[in-house]
Amino acid sequence: MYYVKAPAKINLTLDVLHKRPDGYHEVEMIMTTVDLADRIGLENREDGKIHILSVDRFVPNDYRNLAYQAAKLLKEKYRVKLGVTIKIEKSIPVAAGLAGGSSDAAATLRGLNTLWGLGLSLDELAQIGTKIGSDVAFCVYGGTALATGRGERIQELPAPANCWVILAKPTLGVSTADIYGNLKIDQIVHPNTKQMIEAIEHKNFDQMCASVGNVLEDVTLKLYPEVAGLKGQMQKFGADAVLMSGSGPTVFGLVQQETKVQRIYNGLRGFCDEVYAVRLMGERDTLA
Ligand SMILES: C[C@](O)(CO)[C@H](O)COP(=O)(O)OP(=O)(O)OC[C@H]1O[C@@H](n2ccc(N)nc2=O)[C@H](O)[C@@H]1O
Ligand SMILES: Nc1ncnc2c1ncn2[C@@H]1O[C@H](COP(=O)(O)OP(=O)(O)OP(=O)(O)O)[C@@H](O)[C@H]1O
Repeated sequence: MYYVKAPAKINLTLDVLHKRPDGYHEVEMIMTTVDLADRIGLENREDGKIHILSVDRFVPNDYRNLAYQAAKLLKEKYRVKLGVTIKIEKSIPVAAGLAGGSSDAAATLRGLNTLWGLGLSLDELAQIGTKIGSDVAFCVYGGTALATGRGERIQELPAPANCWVILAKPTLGVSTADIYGNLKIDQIVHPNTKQMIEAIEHKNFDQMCASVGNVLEDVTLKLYPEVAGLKGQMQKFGADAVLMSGSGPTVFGLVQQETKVQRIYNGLRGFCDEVYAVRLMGERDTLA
């Protein structure tokens, strides 16, 4: 098996500019990768089939799997005769706002590019990824980036100030389409994306904390008060900044001091089953 790492992303900012005629929303968001990753194993098959192996009951093992779709797109576009077994070892919670499925698809694109000797650039892989979902292009590159368009136009940013990221996922799944659908464009309070970019460029942790913002947060918090409760707890335990990632329901806290991490983690474990304390990765070059 050839193994590829598929890290989760968080949104440090997520702004919506307007609704587009194609039904998607024009976004402006800053995403970065964290050290919580799925592992994708790839093995060639002589029978030409694409086969998904996963023991997670929430992960589909057929054409609905985004990794399957990634393999199918590459196979068809480049007329590859071989098939592939794709083993998905999940660590990223499913339907969490952490782009787990998108990252698996992106890792499959990168991995098969190597395994099948296709010689494609990351830009080419990202373009193919866009056909699968709005977050896949970012996941192809990893690192930290400003994403615009429907999320597929990627401008690389440097790694932000290093810190801990505490992730807490309540036991409910959220539909991204539902959350965008319930957003009231005229009531949006826009985050300061420019200030966040400056904070990242200067590795200024305090300014980064002061600049986080996600316009989907209000929507999800109103629909699921449990998420608002979790956010309040994380603030109470002393995280330096607290925000919901993507369309939720995962809430993340940025923490600079290592001594605080265990306290916040233990506090949250009291009423949330899925809590993770990980490092912000932020760099592009760590992906296989
Ligand atoms: C919430 C985020 O995860 C933030 O990174 C993304 O904006 C969503 O990315 P994703 O899950 O890859 O989304 P997609 O699979 O492309 O779209 C799912 C659904 O979300 C809505 N959607 C998504 C992206 C976007 N810019 N505008 C939208 O309105 C659409 O209803 C779409 O049918
Ligand atoms: N490889 C995969 N891993 C997890 N879920 C997948 C995968 N492929 C398809 N899915 C489907 O996609 C749905 C959303 O899962 P995913 O974990 O990607 O959501 P997410 O983290 O909210 O994504 P995003 O942040 O991009 O909106 C799941 O309910 C599942 O049915």
